[in-house]
Amino acid sequence: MVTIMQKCSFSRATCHIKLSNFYKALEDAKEARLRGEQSVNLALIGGDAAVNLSKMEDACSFYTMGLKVDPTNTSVIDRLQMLQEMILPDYDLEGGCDSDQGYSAVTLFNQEPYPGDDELISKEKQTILAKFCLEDTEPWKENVEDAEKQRASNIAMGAHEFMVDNKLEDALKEYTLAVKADPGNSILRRLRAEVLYILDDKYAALRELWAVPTEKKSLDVWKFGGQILYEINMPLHAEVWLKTATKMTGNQDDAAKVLFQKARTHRLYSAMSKDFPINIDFGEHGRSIFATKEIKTGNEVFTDLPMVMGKMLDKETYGQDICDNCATSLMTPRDYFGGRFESLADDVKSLVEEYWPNISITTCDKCKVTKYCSAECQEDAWKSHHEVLCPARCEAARKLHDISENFGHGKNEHGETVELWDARISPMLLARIWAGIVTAAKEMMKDAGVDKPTTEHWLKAKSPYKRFLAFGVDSPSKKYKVVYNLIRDIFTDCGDDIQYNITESEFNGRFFQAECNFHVFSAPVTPYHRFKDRISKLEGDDRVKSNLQKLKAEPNVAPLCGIFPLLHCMNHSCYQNVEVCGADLEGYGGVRVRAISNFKAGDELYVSYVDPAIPRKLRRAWLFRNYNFWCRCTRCEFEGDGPEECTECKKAAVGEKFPACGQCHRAWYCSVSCQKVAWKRGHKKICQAIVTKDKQNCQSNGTT
Ligand SMILES: C[S@@+](CC[C@H](N)C(=O)[O-])C[C@H]1O[C@@H](n2cnc3c(N)ncnc32)[C@H](O)[C@@H]1O
Repeated sequence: MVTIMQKCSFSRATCHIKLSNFYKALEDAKEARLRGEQSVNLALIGGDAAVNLSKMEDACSFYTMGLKVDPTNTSVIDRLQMLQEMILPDYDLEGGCDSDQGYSAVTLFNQEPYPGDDELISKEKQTILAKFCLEDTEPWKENVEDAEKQRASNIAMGAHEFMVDNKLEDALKEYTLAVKADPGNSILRRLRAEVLYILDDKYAALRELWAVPTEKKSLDVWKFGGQILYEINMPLHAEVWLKTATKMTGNQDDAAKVLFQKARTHRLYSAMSKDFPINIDFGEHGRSIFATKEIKTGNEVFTDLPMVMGKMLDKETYGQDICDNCATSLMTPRDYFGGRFESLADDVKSLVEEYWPNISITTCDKCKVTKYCSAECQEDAWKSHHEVLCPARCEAARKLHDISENFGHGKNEHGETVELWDARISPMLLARIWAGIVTAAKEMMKDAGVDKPTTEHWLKAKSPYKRFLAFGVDSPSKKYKVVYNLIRDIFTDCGDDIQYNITESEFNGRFFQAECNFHVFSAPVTPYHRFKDRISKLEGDDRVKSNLQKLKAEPNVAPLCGIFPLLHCMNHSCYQNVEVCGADLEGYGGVRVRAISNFKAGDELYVSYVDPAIPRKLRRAWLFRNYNFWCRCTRCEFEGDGPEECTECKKAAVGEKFPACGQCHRAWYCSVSCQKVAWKRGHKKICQAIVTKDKQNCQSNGTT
């Protein structure tokens, strides 16, 4: 019987490769190998599929397996030679990037359950039982006579022949007979499920797999069942089945791990993205955002509100006030005009006083420092974080607030004023993560009528932050010791006799989460803009018009940083295709993501984590240092590092350096022919983008 199974995966892999369906072909080839098959044909199929997917390590391992089976096979030898030629220049190109070899996003994600999953799983089970009539198949029965087993096996052989001839209905009939003859055979169940699946009856396929008792389910059954459960939108069970499959292979099966993460991504993000033309899926860079339909340049793709936010520690704009709850700008005429305000001509001044929007700024009653745009915002902020972080509540909170206001400066343990925090994000953003956790736990505690949050309350309160990837190399709790101690002290007493012990490792983890996932944004519409809008409508008034000329300068808008529930899934490309703009979303500061390219369904959305104008080498090193990946985007592919190497063929310059592309000056070629090849392959696209951007920058800088 095992032979039939192998044949099936193998023949499926052959079909997939013929149809250029390389991902599936590779999966099937891996499956066949996992079940013990070793053959030259399998090596060629798996290896070729992997090459087409640029998965060089996989290709190498398949071809090497082929060589072990038949060391004289010329097809295998040729393929290995070809692979070497492909890999070596690649490694050279990636000089200094050795540690990235074998990067696989799935290793960054675990399969730990979320708090409350048990309850959700049992609810989902009820839906499955009610909806899919799981008992509607041949009941499982094991004590079958040997003769019947043999008969079933013979029927299955015939069914397999029908499969090979693509006579699926006939194959189904035969497998149904085989299952009837030997209903306690999980392989037959699996094969019948497969035909049903191909015939697009996923529910019936699931029934067949569900009928196999837990202890009899093979890796293949768990995996295939997990895939079906994911496809019919039962993500929690999909996770359970795929987790079991992963365990059975000692965490070696990448296909099961990827499917698990796809199921998890679906359950965590599908509700959030449903109102937008996007889908969050698990791709080669982990969770990623894809367009679900055509989107034209300039159109809005989605909007997002921050889960937590803080100010960027940017000296130029820091003085500007924003509402600490909704991020609305509280810019007053004095903020805008600065010292000039008092000396403005009387008519300008009166114009400003008359038309500048009247914001009723309120200040926290306790600390008298933190500002809000309304009493409602003051109340919301108190409930969500300020009750714990109010500078008036404790010495540690006041000191943390002061460090943030002083751009990271404060007193060290010896009483000297030094820079205690040099990260770009405010330490308040970090503190707000714990404030959010504590507030949520307290709420659950109160709802449950107990006087301390239970472990489950804490786990649930933390779970919204579990999804953020964290990466970092040093130890922030040591580097920012004073800030760490202050934050730890604040939460040692969270009020209501509740303590939260922030360990160094939690501090470091949250710091890295914030650094890896924050996005900069700002309130796009300030009181200044509303003021300008108002006076622009006062047509025909000469006094107004002439005075307007004096108000030309756009204000610097205070940049904020936030961690966003959807936006954090957006991956990086130096050739970004969306832009992220600050937005006023029904009174709250958030972001609006706009297309800057045309999208078709399935295209991935990218933003740039780094200014693409900086040289390629620097960008890539920076991304590696901060985000743990070497960028391989289109722009990095068609831009070079300098005239010492041909950007296209990678030849090193001996003596005279290579000339640069005359337009963008970001690529260097050893010959006209290399330049032509590169132009056609993709340099044209990025060259035009670089030149256009440079022109725009020159115009906005007033240079030529
Ligand atoms: C803000 S997160 C983006 C969402 C991420 N994919 C996830 O699943 O959470 C940043 C992380 O995504 C991954 N990433 C983003 N862009 C990438 C790229 N171009 N190549 C490889 N990994 C990338 C890196 O692991 C990086 O640290």
